[in-house]
Amino acid sequence: MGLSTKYEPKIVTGDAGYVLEDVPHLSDYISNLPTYPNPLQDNPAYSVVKQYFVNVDDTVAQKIVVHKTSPRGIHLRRAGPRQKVYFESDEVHACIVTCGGLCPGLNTVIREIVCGLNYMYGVKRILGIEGGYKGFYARNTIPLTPKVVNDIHKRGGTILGTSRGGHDTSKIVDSIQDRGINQVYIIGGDGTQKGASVIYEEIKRRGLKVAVAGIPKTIDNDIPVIDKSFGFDTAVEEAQRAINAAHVEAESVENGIGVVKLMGRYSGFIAMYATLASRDVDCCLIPESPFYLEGPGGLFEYMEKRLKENGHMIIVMAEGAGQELLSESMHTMDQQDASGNKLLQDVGLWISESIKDHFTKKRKMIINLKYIDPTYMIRAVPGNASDNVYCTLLAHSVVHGAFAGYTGFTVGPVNGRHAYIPFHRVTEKQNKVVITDRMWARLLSSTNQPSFLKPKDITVSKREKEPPTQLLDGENCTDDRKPVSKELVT
Ligand SMILES: Nc1ncnc2c1ncn2[C@@H]1O[C@H](COP(=O)(O)OP(=O)(O)O)[C@@H](O)[C@H]1O
Ligand SMILES: O=P(O)(O)OC[C@H]1O[C@](O)(COP(=O)(O)O)[C@@H](O)[C@@H]1O
Ligand SMILES: [Mg+2]
Repeated sequence: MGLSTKYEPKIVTGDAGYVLEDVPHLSDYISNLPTYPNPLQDNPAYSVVKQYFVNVDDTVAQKIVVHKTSPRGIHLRRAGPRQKVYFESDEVHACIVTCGGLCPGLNTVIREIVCGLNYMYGVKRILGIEGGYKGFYARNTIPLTPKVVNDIHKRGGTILGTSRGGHDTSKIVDSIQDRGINQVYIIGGDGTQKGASVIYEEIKRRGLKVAVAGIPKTIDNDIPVIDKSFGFDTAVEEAQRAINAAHVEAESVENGIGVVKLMGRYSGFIAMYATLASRDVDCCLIPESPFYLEGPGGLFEYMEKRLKENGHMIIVMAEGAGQELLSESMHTMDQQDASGNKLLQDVGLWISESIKDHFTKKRKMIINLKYIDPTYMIRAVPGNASDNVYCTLLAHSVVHGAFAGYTGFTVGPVNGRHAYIPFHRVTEKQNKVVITDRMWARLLSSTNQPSFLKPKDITVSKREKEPPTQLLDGENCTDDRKPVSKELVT
């Protein structure tokens, strides 16, 4: 897909166990780069701010719950405007690209990068690359100005278009070089950030003064290190409409069952938060928590109990839940999308058929099942108010970082403060719901659903996966397969 790279972390240590995992800087591979005073110091809007510039030494701790004797963990460079910048306004030729699946707030990020570059740093030349990575060499570009992007935050999707696959590193960097682009803003998920990382490596190899900056996008909230991804709140909010509809339908008929399928390929955050927010959900199924249908402790037994008690029930499931059961019963072949992501089977349809089969044929019960699949509806909407503010902060942070000469980084809030994060930290693993954390316990206690775990599994999983005392800072996993323990709210 791309040129192979070997990433070397940039670690700075200090007194009292201080460890900074820094992001690369243009001056790491280009010597004698001139610096300039930050134009923001003459900006009337910002002149009232007492301490506007971030101190060069400011860092953000990734671990905030620590014990007397525990290590302090890794720090990341704090995002924000620097006194000295490495680009002159007239010199900058920026581009923006959006890749991967849609997510509420994409247009807001584009808008705010354009406006941030223009209003804060006086940049006039900004190009939108159409249709994702392949747009660098196979599609048109759109000149972006504050006027062009003025209203786009009110629309879902991305005005630039997006795509999967088509990442050809050499062709992309050739296009960047040929067009004289020197700031590249790349908005996308885990796949996109991997792509951005190889673009950065190739640019460094060619010795170009080009800042490569990522803005993490994932509706599934599966990107680690950052507190949460933009668009997630909007998606959870939008999912309420589908759950409400399912509830109204189910309540109105005899033994009404509502099945709602939400996005969440490998991580069930949307389903978990939508369930917790709704209070109408009786069972939430996510990829991280294997379940089974038949027999004692299984889904069907629980459903029959709920129907007897309540006359109706609602199941919310993430699209990635129960995929192993599905492939067992349907003997399907693994298929992939253009980016190499596994294509999932429709678990909502499968479970709906299995439920109907069990209750009507085997249990001879009358049931009324309605399957609601709002998956694309929850990500095609514009960002809500809080996501829009969040997108603005992300966009400003990334622009400040590129102007300060940082490169090969992505940006996001870490324990409430925006930080610059090396690409490999957000691509080396996935953020997943940890079913031995308190948040999942809250969910189980709110729905009353079975955990589908046998006491033996719980003991083994506690012994194997958890540290002796719970220090939740994403340090309990080392690769893609093991989950990062992260609670959005504690
Ligand atoms: N390992 C990788 N190296 C280079 N490019 C990648 C890699 N993985 C994905 N990409 C590219 O990133 C883009 C988006 O990836 P995809 O997985 O579809 O979405 P997302 O970024 O939202 O996870 C695609 O154009 C894809 O070709
Ligand atoms: O847009 P597609 O190709 O239909 O893919 C749908 C997938 O995209 C997502 O919305 C997000 O995936 P990415 O963020 O990795 O692009 C998943 O929840 C879903 O499985
Ligand atoms: Mg992805």
